[in-house]
Amino acid sequence: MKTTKIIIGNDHGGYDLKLALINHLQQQGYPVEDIGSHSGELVRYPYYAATVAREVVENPDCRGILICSTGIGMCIIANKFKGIRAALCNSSYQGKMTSAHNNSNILCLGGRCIGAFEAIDIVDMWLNTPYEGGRHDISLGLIEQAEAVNFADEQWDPEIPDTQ
Ligand SMILES: O=C(CO)[C@H](O)[C@H](O)[C@H](O)COP(=O)(O)O
Repeated sequence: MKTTKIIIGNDHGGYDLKLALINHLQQQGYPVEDIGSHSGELVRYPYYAATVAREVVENPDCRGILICSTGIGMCIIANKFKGIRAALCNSSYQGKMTSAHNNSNILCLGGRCIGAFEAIDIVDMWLNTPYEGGRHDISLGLIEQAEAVNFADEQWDPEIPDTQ
């Protein structure tokens, strides 16, 4: 059994792909928590995105997967949660790079955009690629700074330094 728990959520556009991914993840030995939705009936994706995001924030050892029709709405909501780095991926290269460079803790997929085989490749790359750290810590630190800003009353408008 793997130690990283995967929390997975979807809307109606992601239901079929979710079933294929749960099957794959369980075969690989991952503990999976399926927070719904549990059918292909129309539901509102922000609820599912928020539930997965909250759980990942509270349990940093877990990783989340969110699937809607395009993956876009899920990604928009998940990234509103402090500490979430959600990545919408359409290729296994993106899956690999978002682990290596962004240390993303939620993967978003489009159930009407990619097939199950492609999605499985993306998920495998995402889960099996370690975060590289090093220079990427600088960028993640800047993301944390941006998260600390209350955009309702102030602007986060840093100057790009000459040397990165
Ligand atoms: O892809 C999505 C959001 O980015 C969601 O799956 C929406 O449900 C999508 O907009 C599809 O909506 P519909 O009601 O199934 O037409």
